[in-house]
Amino acid sequence: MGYWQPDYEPGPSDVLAAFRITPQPGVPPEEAGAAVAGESSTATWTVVWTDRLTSYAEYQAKCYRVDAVPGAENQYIAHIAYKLDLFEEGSIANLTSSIIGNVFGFKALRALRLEDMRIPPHYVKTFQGPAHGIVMEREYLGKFGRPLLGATVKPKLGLSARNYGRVVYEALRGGLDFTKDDENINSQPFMRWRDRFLHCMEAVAKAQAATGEVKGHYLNVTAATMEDMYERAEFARDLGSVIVMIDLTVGYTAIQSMARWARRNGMLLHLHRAGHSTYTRQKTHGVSFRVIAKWMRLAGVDHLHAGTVVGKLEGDPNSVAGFYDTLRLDHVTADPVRGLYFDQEWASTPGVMPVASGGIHAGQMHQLLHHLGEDVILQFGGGTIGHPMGIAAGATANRVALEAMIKARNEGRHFLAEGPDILRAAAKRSRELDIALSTWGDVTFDYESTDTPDVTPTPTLT
Ligand SMILES: O=C(COP(=O)(O)O)[C@H](O)[C@H](O)COP(=O)(O)O
Ligand SMILES: [Mg+2]
Repeated sequence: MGYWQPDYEPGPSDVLAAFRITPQPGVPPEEAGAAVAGESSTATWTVVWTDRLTSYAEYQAKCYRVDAVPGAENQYIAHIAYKLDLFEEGSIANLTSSIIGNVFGFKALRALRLEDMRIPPHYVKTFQGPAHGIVMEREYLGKFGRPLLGATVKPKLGLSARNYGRVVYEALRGGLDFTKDDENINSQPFMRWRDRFLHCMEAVAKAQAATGEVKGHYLNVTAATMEDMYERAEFARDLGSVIVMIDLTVGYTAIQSMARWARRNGMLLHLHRAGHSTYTRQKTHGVSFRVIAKWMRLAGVDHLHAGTVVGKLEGDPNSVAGFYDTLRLDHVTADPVRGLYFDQEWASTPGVMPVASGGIHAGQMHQLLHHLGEDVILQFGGGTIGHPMGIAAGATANRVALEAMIKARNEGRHFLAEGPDILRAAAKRSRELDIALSTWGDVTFDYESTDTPDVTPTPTLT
């Protein structure tokens, strides 16, 4: 049997992958799909006699379906099934070395994109999953019924530890739940990590005392080695932080190690998707972010940046809705409009809190709630720290806008249709919001869709 098996019916425990294939001229799509199935499972470039020493037919991945993409020249979606035995339990490194290990460099393909995967419950259950997840996070924090609010400290680089701590205190006392280190804040000469942690946690303690709420600052423990990361995370824990942060750049194994550490130590784990656009953004080559989101839920993070729809960074509404579904729902139904090629059972794996961050401000609160729902962290960096009346005022503007919108929702009003009126009415009672709306009310970033699925888009979350 070859790697192209159109009669194969995937079993419930098979791992499934949907690849977008752009073959080189003259290469039949079924052959290209079979080549991907081969290289991502058992094959090499020639027949080897040692195949006969294995249950070869079992271990071969099977390309069982190839569909032409409507309206796109020379693009096909190849469906490939992998036997569960091909993968080590609970290892993203092993899963990815197989599925994306060599195939993206194939000469027979002009381009290749991993669009989606179905991870069967049998395999899901071998992963830890989120250290805590959405439900436990809300219980730790005592915050329910609304999105959480955060801000990334700006400028990204250069502040001293004392001034950095001031920003954290002002943003938290003004009404935010969290502040956050930026992806590239680690331990630079202008501010070493220990000093940052001390000043941030002093700010968190003061803001908690001032407001009576649980507050947090995502201390970024990203570092050159696991030993350094553990040392920093332990210091954060010992100072009483509820949360630590890592960047996607640390790699899958380091992420899984930190997720285990976070569960053992009762600490939330925030993941910034630094670097993802290098391989998620192109429509025909790379890995879709919905696959990364799936891997990260398995790996065990509590928070993951997943797009804003309306902010400064790319992401069309349907695809972003697909990312959010992947992170939050227990059962995700295949929905081509959202780029979801397979049903996905999460089998009681806790949900990951999606994080919307990148060029958002209080004037978009109704759109953010409409597109992203309630279990989300809305993070305003420039949209807090850039407020003309100061950082605390920027935070207050965001909190007032959010609470006005939630109250209106509870009264049955519609976010999109009535949002601007609701915000303007709230601004009459809040100078901070009034100034935020007059400063940024008109700031919009038109997104350029680079990830729109191959069907006519329809309206998303209501
Ligand atoms: O610093 C910011 C946002 O700052 P600001 O709020 O000032 O724009 C984050 O790193 C981006 O959110 C990353 O993008 P994503 O969240 O899409 O990964
Ligand atoms: Mg950033």
